[in-house]
Amino acid sequence: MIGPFEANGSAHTTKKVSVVFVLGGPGSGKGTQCANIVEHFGYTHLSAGDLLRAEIKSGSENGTMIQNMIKEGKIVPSEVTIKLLQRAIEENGNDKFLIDGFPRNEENRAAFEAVTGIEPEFVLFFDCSEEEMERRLLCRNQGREDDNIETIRKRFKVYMESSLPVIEYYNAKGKVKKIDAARPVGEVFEAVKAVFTPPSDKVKAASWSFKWND
Ligand SMILES: Nc1ncnc2c1ncn2[C@@H]1O[C@H](COP(=O)(O)OP(=O)(O)OP(=O)(O)O)[C@@H](O)[C@H]1O
Ligand SMILES: Nc1ccn([C@@H]2O[C@H](COP(=O)(O)O)[C@@H](O)[C@H]2O)c(=O)n1
Repeated sequence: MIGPFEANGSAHTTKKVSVVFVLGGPGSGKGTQCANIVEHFGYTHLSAGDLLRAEIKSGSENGTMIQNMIKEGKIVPSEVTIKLLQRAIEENGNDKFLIDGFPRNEENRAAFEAVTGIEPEFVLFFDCSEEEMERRLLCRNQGREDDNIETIRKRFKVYMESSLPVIEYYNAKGKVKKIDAARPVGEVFEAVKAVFTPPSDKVKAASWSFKWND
């Protein structure tokens, strides 16, 4: 468990939470795999992108600014995104969170750590070629304003220049679990499961299969 977590900038320590950051390029399959992890391992999925899109729809005063940033593939100022993440964590009864698509740059990373005091348990990194990610995004068909070739290319540039250094930062701390995300969804999830399954359960599973084959 990690903490303390200061809820809203005031001096009230609230809940202790365990956080996994889920990172990878646009279209690498973060959201798809998070849905599987939620189902199998009881985490709550918080997608920074989804929270920002919900903020636009809510008619918030930041809505227009966020919409323009997303259309350009740019990264929204950390204070906005962190407030949304904090609120979502606070309002949720769970104590285990997958934070998907965050931190996206050094500013996101440093501000989140300073404001919340939260260090991730580990970082799940979906590694996929740009070619494959582009193919997936162009087929996604969810009506996202940023799933057009012009914005996709901008998002890739931001990913290479601003997000990869954050992954490298955590890698240097030994916190990155890298997954080959270019394979079919089921195969990727097998690799993800191995990361989330406690070592003791892996031993049990191996001995069951041994007995079964006996
Ligand atoms: N392993 C896979 N093989 C083929 N298609 C996939 C795979 N994983 C996800 N997809 C498809 O690729 C598209 C992008 O996946 P997803 O939304 O999970 O990516 P993401 O990393 O969350 O993207 P973004 O960062 O843009 O939100 C979706 O249409 C999804 O169904
Ligand atoms: N930490 C973040 C996360 C996302 N954004 C903006 O939202 C866009 C879509 O994000 P997805 O993870 O859903 O692909 C992204 O391109 C950014 O414009 C952000 O600013 N900060």
